[in-house]
Amino acid sequence: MRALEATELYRFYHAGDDEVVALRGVALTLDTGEFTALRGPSGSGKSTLLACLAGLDEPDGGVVSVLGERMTRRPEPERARLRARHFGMLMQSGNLFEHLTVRANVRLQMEISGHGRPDEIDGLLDSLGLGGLAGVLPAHLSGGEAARAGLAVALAAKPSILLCDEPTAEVDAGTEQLVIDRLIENCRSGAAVLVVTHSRPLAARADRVIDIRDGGIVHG
Ligand SMILES: Nc1ncnc2c1ncn2[C@@H]1O[C@H](COP(=O)(O)OP(=O)(O)OP(=O)(O)O)[C@@H](O)[C@H]1O
Repeated sequence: MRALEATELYRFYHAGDDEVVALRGVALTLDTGEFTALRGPSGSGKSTLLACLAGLDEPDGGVVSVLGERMTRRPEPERARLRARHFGMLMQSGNLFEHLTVRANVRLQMEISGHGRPDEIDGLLDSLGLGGLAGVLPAHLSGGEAARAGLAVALAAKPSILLCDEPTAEVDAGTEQLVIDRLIENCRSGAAVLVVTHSRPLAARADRVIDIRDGGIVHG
């Protein structure tokens, strides 16, 4: 089933007289059960694309549809409703409430979304190699641990569409395999997963690899 469809996405930024074309006519589909990797050099438009797909940013042209409903050119409260109902997101930062422990961050997400049960939290954290860190505040986590804790929060709501920006940066090879296994498990249980990554092991296990350069898809 088609979970997400984006057609002809354009996004321009203006800095003084200069115009940056961050996205130039990107078309992309994500299907339920599909694990897609998105690769591209720094500045190629990956974060901009993720933000437009999730309705966090409004593209200057093109349309994003989520499970048959249009996301683009709708008021922010409606986009927020669609986002809360369908998306889990791991962004490069800002995924955790700093005053809450890892466990409390995950529990809060479960409460907000109405998905998941508190007795599932330990299993979820264990599956991401965070078993011993449930009671820790985000300020005491390493970069890789914070990314996995953010992923646990994203997974807690059992989203239909999971968008992740670099979930395996700063982790060792063993932990990376744990994260990849968890992402694939999430796909097999019915989510569409898009992962921005520079990791070869992750791209090697994706169903599909898409490359973006200068705001345009060059392969995929
Ligand atoms: N708020 C902004 N104002 C102006 N230009 C921006 C803004 N955000 C992004 N850009 C520019 O848009 C282009 C795409 O940026 P984007 O952050 O999407 O790339 P990226 O592939 O995610 O990069 P990275 O891998 O370094 O995070 C870059 O040229 C960037 O400088």
